[in-house]
Amino acid sequence: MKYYSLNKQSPDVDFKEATIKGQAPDKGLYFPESIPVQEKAFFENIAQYSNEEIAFRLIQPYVAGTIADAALQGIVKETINFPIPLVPVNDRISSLELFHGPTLAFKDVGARFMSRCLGHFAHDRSEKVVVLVATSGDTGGAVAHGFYDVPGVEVVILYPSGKVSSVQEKQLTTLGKNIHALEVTGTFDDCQQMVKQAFVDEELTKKIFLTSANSINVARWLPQQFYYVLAWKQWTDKKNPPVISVPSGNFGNICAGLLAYCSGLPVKHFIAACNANAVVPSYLANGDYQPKKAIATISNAMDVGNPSNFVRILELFHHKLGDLRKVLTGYSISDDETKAVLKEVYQQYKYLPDPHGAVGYLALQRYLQQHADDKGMFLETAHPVKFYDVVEPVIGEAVPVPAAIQDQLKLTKQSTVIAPDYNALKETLLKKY
Ligand SMILES: Cc1ncc(COP(=O)(O)O)c(C=O)c1O
Ligand SMILES: N[C@@H](CCOP(=O)(O)O)C(=O)O
Repeated sequence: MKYYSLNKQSPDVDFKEATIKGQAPDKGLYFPESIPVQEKAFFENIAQYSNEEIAFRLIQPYVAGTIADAALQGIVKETINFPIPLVPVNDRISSLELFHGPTLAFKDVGARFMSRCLGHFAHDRSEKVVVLVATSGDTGGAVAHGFYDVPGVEVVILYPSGKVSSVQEKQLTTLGKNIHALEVTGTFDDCQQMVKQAFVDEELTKKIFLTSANSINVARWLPQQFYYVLAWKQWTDKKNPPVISVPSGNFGNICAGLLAYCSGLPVKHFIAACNANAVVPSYLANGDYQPKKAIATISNAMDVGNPSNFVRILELFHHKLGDLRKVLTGYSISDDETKAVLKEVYQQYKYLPDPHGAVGYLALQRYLQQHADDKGMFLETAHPVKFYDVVEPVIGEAVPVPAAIQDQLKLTKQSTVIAPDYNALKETLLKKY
């Protein structure tokens, strides 16, 4: 499979090159030259395949020729070695729980896959690789965990100061060794912009071998398809495919779901569930695409004003808004609505969503109110404990802390504060590497 740059000014590359580069030299995102379509029988008989077989079959065409099948099977197996259950909340809504990985968020799937692919490719290179990543909360922790203590890899995480939850901050700032946190006195969009600029800075890239671990990197983005198909495996009413509501910020997750749909996955409709950062819901409603400065909300990991991956969604639908609207509807949910629905779901159904999942739940509920015959699922993208500072006052109870992170919460934060200015990042990187 070849990948082209969406800016169309750089040569095509294979999966290995796209993973190593992260972003094309013309600043474009890489995109597969064709979308593999799976046989109808694969989806019809999905129950007969193991999770590893499903994931391998989905990813193999994207990787073919750069990682041998046996090695890829090993990577896939290690990537999804935790449960991804579909849990009924009420008679029309289920929750696809994506928080059973080591850092309690859906990012673990992509980060584990990417770190193993990069490890595989690194065998051929002697240079140290610096993985640069911008985070609004969860990517940073998952990437830190995925690359911790990996020889030859240094990780530099940029996060917006004061705008991630206390648990997320611990996950990205306490590991030490090869993991370094830069606390940017700006927004996630500032962090993302600084990272993207670094990749096209020739002076810097001549001195330091840089790559990205955000979903701009195909090796982080593509495996996010896995759990949509694993959800279908668990969906009981195969005659009536689900509406899938995806809490969305940078739009990598929902874009992976739409990619699986284009490969034949049965889905009735997708919902882009956003908080007050409503660039995409506004575009879907009125056709006017206006990136904005991010607004801080209680579902902080979705505080993105200029979502990187939306351009991939447009490409998937050949830039035809009419076609996209047939498949995708957007909703913007306020913080007050998020708190109210979180409390309601907990009290009524004894199910505790996190604030991002709550946005997904309410957006789905709104859609289902207009579509009486449909049922659906929301992606529960993180464990509620990651946002206990928001959740506990809403439900008036403590959220138990899973054993997996109890020790990490006792560690001391280590970060370097920098201005939201590209030169500050460049100077820091040149001094360090
Ligand atoms: C908990 C949670 N929900 C939703 C999102 C939004 O996902 P995406 O940026 O892929 O749209 C994020 C950020 O990645 C997140 O951490
Ligand atoms: N919400 C994300 C933002 C970065 O998204 P990515 O999928 O492009 O890495 C986060 O939690 O950091």
